[in-house]
This record gives sequence, structure tokens and C-alpha cells, in this order.
Amino acid sequence: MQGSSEVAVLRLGHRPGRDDRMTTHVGLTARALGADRVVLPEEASGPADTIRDITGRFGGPFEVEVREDWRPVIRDWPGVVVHLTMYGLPVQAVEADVRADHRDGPVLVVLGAEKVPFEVYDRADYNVGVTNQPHSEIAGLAVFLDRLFEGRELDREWEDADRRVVPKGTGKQVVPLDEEGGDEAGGTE
Ligand SMILES: C[S@@+](CC[C@H](N)C(=O)[O-])C[C@H]1O[C@@H](n2cnc3c(N)ncnc32)[C@H](O)[C@@H]1O
Repeated sequence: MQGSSEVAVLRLGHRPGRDDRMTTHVGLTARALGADRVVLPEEASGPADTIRDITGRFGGPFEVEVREDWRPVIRDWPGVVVHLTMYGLPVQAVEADVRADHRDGPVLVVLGAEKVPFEVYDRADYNVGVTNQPHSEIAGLAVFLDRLFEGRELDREWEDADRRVVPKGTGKQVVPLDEEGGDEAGGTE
């Protein structure tokens, strides 16, 4: 997020077809809730395109990277590695330590799809559970990012969007934006 060290999300594993929606939502959740980048497996080129398309329309900055091999990403990460797993330490017990580490450098958040190899548990600086119950990588990521940023991500500003949602109690309103990011006069979609 703007003004802080990088937060990247690494998605391990992707079964084309079956995982398309989950992987897309991992990327969209990472973007919407303050991460700077998502790293996806090469099988996930379709979800990568969808996430880039949404970023182009609703703004960034947010990077989508597709990698053949995730191992170097974890091995060479220059900051702390946080692996989200139902077997990890409770997020509420470690969040302050992770925030302190994030003040000094980047954070890599690792999410699985199928069984996660043990080397990931071993390499991680933090194995973190969002509850110790089985659920979803999308839910785990959302809770973790909100704890990491302590809610500040909800107020982030978006750059280079071509449209903006106008929050409404009822109904839907989207206004097109001009090149400077201002509302085009009277425009609605
Ligand atoms: C559907 S789970 C599959 C986990 C797989 N059975 C395993 O043993 O690693 C997919 C991913 O969701 C995330 N996840 C599931 N439950 C979680 C929890 N309670 N806390 C944090 N992350 C969780 C983990 O990143 C996990 O790799």
C-alpha cells in the first residue's frame, strides 16, 4: 500500500478450470485490501488477465506477475514470509510482530490451493492461522491483510482508474473519470 514497504501475495498451485474463480479472487482480494502485487503460477494466465483488466478499469497501482517456479520467490524474498495455514499460530497472537517487521521491510504472504509442501512451512518466518479451522485462502487473506494494515486499506486511494463507484445506500452508480482522475461532468453508467 502507498507509503509502506511492499506487500506481495504468492498463490501456490492452480488447477485450470477448477481453480479459476478462486485464483482470480485471491488476486482481486489482494488488490482491494492493500497488497501491491500478486504472484501466480503459470497455469493461471486466465485469472492473471482478469485481475489486470479489473486493475485497468478500477485503478491501481497493483502488479500481477506470473511465474514458472515459486521457489525462488520464497527463497530470495528480502523480508518476512508469512504462510497462511490452518495449522499455524493464531493471527491475533502474531499480528503485532508482523506489523513491526513490515515497518522495516517487505512482507510476502503465501497461500495454498492443494496440499502445501513442507518446505514452505519450514521457510516461513510465520505460519499463521486465521482460526485453526479449515476454510478458504480468500477469507484468510482478507482477514490477514486487514489485521496487517489495521483497517487503513479501506480508505486507500486509487490511481489511473477509468471509473469510480459512488457509494450508495440503495442502487448502483458508477461515474467515468477523466484523464486527471476527476469525474466527467454528469456522467453515469
Ligand atoms: C482449501 S485450503 C487447503 C489446505 C491443504 N489441505 C493443506 O493441507 O495445506 C487452501 C489454503 O487456504 C488457506 N487456509 C485454509 N484455512 C486456513 C486458516 N484457517 N487460516 C489460514 N489460512 C487458511 C491456506 O493458505 C491453504 O493452503
